[in-house]
Amino acid sequence: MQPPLPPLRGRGSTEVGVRAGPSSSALGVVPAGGGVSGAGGKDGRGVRAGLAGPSRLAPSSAGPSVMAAAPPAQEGERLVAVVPDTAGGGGVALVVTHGGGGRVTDAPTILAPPGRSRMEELLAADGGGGGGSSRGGGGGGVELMFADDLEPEDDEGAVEYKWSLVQPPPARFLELVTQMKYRLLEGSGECIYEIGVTDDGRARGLSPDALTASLATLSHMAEELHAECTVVRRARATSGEVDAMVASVLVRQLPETLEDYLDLRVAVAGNVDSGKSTLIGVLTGCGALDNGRGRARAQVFTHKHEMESGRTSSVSQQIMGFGASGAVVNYTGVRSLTWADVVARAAKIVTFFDLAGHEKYLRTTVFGLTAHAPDYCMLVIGANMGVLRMTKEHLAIALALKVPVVVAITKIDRAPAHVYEATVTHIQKLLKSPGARKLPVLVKSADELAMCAQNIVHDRVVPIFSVSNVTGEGLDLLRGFLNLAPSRRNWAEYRSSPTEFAIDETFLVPGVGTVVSGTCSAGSVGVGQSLSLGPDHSGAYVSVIVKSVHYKRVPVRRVVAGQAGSLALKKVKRATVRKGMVMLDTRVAPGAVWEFTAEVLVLYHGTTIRPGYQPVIHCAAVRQAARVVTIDKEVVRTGDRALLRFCFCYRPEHIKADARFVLREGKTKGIGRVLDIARTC
Ligand SMILES: Nc1nc2c(ncn2[C@@H]2O[C@H](COP(=O)(O)OP(=O)(O)OP(=O)(O)O)[C@@H](O)[C@H]2O)c(=O)[nH]1
Repeated sequence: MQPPLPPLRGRGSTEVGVRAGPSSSALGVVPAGGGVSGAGGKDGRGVRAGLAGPSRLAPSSAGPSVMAAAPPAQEGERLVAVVPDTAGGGGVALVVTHGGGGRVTDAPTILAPPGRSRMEELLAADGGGGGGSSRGGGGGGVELMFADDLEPEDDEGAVEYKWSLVQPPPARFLELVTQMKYRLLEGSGECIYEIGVTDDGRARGLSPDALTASLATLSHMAEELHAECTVVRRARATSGEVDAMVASVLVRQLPETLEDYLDLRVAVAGNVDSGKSTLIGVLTGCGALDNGRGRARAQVFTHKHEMESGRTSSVSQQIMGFGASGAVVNYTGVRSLTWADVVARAAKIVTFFDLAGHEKYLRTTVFGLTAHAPDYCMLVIGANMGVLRMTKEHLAIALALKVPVVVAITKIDRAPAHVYEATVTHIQKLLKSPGARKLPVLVKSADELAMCAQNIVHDRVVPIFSVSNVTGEGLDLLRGFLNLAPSRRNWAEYRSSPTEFAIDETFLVPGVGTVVSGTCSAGSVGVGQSLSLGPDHSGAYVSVIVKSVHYKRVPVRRVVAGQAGSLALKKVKRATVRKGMVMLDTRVAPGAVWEFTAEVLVLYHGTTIRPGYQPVIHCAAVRQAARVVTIDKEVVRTGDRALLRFCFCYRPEHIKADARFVLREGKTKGIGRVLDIARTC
């Protein structure tokens, strides 16, 4: 069997938030005896299966090309054999699942030829057959051959390679702690350590004893920084000794104050009735599943008419907390926790924005995608409904705004196999189409989800999860992904900048007065702080004082860059505040823009766009009609790219050069980037 790893910080299991099926390669666990490592191969290393596929994988250099002898199989073990591909010249791997006693239960699966990149292998395994017949996580479906080595280590970012950490001397230990502190800062409180991997990315591996000792050191380093370690993947090393192992470890800092919370924002979009509210209800509830007739979504709705019609019309928020070890803190089994309870128990918080699926609320949905600065857009598709017009609309907007997309195919309990497969094929085709140019990965194992979580921010990868809110199938993989997925921005960099807080909602709270909610995009906002609020209709800003601050409905001293919060303002009338206004550091000279020039790509327009045309501009929390003043071409049609100069119709706004926006008017849609802010006041 695989050499045992020590539980870190008193945890027995190292498999975080993920339960895979018995025959799945969860966390790279292919029984040593069942695999063929060491069974041959010209470099004496044989063939691997279910090995670590960590971040930024380099193409595999080891191209096994010999027949591997499979040892006797036990129930559930997988055997891997590599045979020469006489037609293609490269090797192909055959994977079979053994039912014990020499009985093969799965048909052999042909894997990607060696020498291809990890991503190409995934595509090869996922493509073609509509994603295979295995749904959700587990189930003995397509098995993948993993690339072994990584790209060389990056000095920046939240991933560190360490070949060995066996008993470092005290001075070295202190250096290692400092380095971990840097990596944690880069990852907003989270980082990944690849143990057994050298700086050049070679998965050299360590003996089981050395790995145990290295993990113990890592755990001590984390302790110094009030962080916890969790092994998210273990695998056999491919470039080192026969028994050598590598491990990927998630290091997560335990928040000491509310300012330290890692806040991940996920906007949930998709067609009406695809199961968005239900999925959020199931993920953030007390652990109960849906009944298929709307039970779980009830807790997500905010308005009475939503309860009655079952249709989301406003953007509501729900939170899910992960403990330091990756367990979901919401799941008490008996009652739903208050936000304050979730915040108190969690080390990482995921905020879901439930967007409306119906076309008549598209305005609100676009606002949700632009104003809340989501880290990810979760596109929900009903397996039985397929990819519909609104699915494509929402996908196009997310792609235009450069928000990484995660697909969740729901209702797999309800869809016949061929309908589910048609849905998977359709979304894969759409994602690979020239307009999107993404790499869809149908996630079926913990290894794939870890690889997707580590690559999603910088890569073109789009993970696809298949889930049922009624049976719970596939939900563990989705939770595992959310646990590992990093924040899209390194907010630490913005925390020392002058304060900027964008308002996306205003309220009048009895006994409190005017309250504004929004996102702090730079600096911090604290109780008693004086800020400039504006711009108003004339472009002016007024000085306001913050009376109190709430973060996730919990009173706090301040919110910092990267956090959403609600601020009660002293002596401000609600009528004078609107969505799209900002609150800025009083030392900054605030500006307001009437006219701007932008590069626009027209996604759809019935006829031609000419000067005088007035679409609505959605730019962060700004939403206002703007008139086209000039165009650098005579006419602009669907698919055209042009430089347009806009003038806001009613008031100047706070927008910045380089900001991305969506342009809408009826069925007309376009995307743009502000190049130059022209007339300011
Ligand atoms: N069988 C089954 N039913 C589901 C599943 N997910 C959601 N449903 C049901 O599908 C219906 C629609 O779900 P909602 O969550 O309201 O869909 P929505 O996408 O939020 O719809 P809008 O808010 O109108 O955009 C409800 O009756 C749910 O109970 C699932 O995985 N399996």
